Amino acid sequence: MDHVTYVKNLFRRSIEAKQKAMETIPDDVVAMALTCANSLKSGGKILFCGNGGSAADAQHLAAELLIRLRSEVDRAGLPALALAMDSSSMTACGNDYSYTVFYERMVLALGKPGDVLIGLTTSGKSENIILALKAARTMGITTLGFLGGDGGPAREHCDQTLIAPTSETGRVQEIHITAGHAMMELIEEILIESKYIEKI
Ligand SMILES: O=C(CO)[C@@H](O)[C@H](O)[C@H](O)[C@H](O)COP(=O)(O)O
Ligand SMILES: [Zn+2]
Repeated sequence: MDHVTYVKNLFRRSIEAKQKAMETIPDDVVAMALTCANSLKSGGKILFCGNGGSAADAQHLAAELLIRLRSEVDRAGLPALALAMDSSSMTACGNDYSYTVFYERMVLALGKPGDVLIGLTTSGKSENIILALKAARTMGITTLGFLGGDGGPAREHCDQTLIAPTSETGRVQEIHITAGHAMMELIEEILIESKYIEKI
């Protein structure tokens, strides 16, 4: 296959998966945005975790709450934390315990009842994310899963899920970031409407 056709085919699969997602996941995005807005209004915070590209997505979405999302909305920061933020803690945990328990340990140390944990895993199989979701549930933290395929074993550890309708890792991530953008904007809108935050 020539390279240009290869690229066009990737775009086509991305568009087709997003078109399917547009039919299947908006209700889940709205429900998750309400969960996060309610947690923030009650003094909670939003924790994010993922591996590889999903770790980057976790940081991207956390930064949007913590710093700024839309250039036209200037507001105070909202408490949100990507759990892979610190290479010293992560390497110490990998060295002294195991990488698999890193997110679980972060949730146990930093999480509080009423917080929300968002686990992003395209396969739903990543053990470190599953352990973090399980720990969160024992602490009264609401668990949200950004998943793909059939949701994998992570699904049963999530109070709410959104599942990208494809199993192709990159295409799942592309749906996650679009759904994440919609969700972060909606959280902001809900908090503005309820006068919890104001546009500066
Ligand atoms: O970004 C990509 C592929 O697009 C990869 O780095 C990918 O995120 C990594 O293989 C992850 O370890 C996959 O983990 P998960 O999504 O199955 O939990
Ligand atoms: Zn963004």
